[in-house]
Amino acid sequence: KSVTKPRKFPPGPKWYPFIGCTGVVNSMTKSYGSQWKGLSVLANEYCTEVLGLKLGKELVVVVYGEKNIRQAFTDKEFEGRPDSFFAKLRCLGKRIGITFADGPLWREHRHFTVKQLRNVGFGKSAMEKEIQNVLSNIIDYIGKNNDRPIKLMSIMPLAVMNVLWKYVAGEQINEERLTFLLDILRARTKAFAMAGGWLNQVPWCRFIFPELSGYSLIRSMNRQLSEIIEEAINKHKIGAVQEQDFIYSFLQEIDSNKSSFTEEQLKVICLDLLIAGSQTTSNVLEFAFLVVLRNRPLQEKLFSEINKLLGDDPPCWADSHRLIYVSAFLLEVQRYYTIVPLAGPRRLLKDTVIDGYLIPKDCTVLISVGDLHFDSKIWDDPHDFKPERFIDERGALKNTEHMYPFGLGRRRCPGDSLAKSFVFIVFVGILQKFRVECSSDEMPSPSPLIGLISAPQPYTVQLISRKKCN
Ligand code: HEM
Repeated sequence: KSVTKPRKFPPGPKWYPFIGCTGVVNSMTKSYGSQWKGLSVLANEYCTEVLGLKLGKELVVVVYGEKNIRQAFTDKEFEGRPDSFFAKLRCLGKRIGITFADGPLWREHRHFTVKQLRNVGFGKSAMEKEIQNVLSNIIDYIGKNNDRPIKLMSIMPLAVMNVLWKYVAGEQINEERLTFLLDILRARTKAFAMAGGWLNQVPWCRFIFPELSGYSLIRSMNRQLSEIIEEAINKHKIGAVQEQDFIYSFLQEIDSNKSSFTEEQLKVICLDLLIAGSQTTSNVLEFAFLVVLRNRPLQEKLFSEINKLLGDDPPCWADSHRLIYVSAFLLEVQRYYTIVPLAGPRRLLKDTVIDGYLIPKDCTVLISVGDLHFDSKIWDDPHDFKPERFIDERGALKNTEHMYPFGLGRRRCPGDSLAKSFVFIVFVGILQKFRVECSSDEMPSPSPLIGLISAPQPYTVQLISRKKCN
């Protein structure tokens, strides 16, 4: 029975008892360097825009094509999140928070979080000030260290995390603590990538091989993360932090005895924001600098627009409407290097038809934004890097409606305003002051490393002050 596909289920590889088609998916992932690419090749082999899989016991469909992707992002029945062991482990033991919750808990807390972050200035000019402060710290740091190669990968995530921490916990976190936090988050992502699949499909293996399965390591990192956030919560409780930040607003709801507002929920929401926001945003910036490093004429064209329209003025988000070429360039970076190539996972809340296929309730849905960003029906020469594709004959931005880097619908990324402003202000601010050059004889590789999110391969740059260049 377990190898019989449900009626009208989308095409895909053959299923075997216990493992479903995990073997094929794993071997495609290995051959093509990422699960996203491997699945995309499989979907092509089966000539389908909805790929049907069974991974262990879990039914999974992967959705391709703009019409299907819009349906998956916006229809209410796609709003759930899988109730997996992985989700619980990710949320410190219970399926709470925002990212992995669904139903009334998710609705109430997503609404609360977005509203509170806005109240403390998120998405407004206060946020820009915060980002501009971070930019001036980055410029100072580069100024003092640009006699040697600089690893942007060690600056950018710290800078994003600084801003996020300010919103969540109301204070500047010291650099040592910040580095520690980022190191754990990175190590945890790696541990999940290595053990997450196994632990999800055969969770009981943790009792037999707690070390080998990666379970003990993930648990210990969860404990460390929990302690860092707990410390921030306790500081608020004893009045050591007086800011009206996210933790402050949440603690007030706890005090007014709202039943779903608990300290556990607060901790997991903080974690959700820190995990979802730091690496994604800094990776966009690292890809943007990688592209300009590899293409000097493009870098000079961007600089010339910045220099002509801003001169020495510090950049702000409103400038993105004037700096059209820079904006088109950053859109192209987010198309060409889609940071979340497989969005989701979602869980179907009831039986649903998509592209003529019948998908049963509780099936996991993955949304292939990465393929949509390379769809030749939408983009001319999708494999060429061309910022011009986003500029119309009158010099205004176009084609932005086909871009889905932050998803769409009610589960759309709530951090998009921070991410967009951060990327724009920091990218423009650095290019305005420095020329980005290669720090070794060999140009870094343009090929990304693609896991749950895409990242550039490690590289360093030499940043030459524009004053010295002239
Ligand atoms: C360039 C940077 C970013 C990218 C590319 C990105 C991308 C995404 C995408 C595609 C989703 C939707 C997943 C789905 O449809 O199921 C998402 C959700 C989410 N993002 Fe982001 N994100 C970025 C930055 C941020 C930042 C800065 C924050 C924090 C302030 C954040 C917090 C979240 C959260 C909490 C969710 C879950 C929303 C929910 O399930 O309701 N993200 N992000």
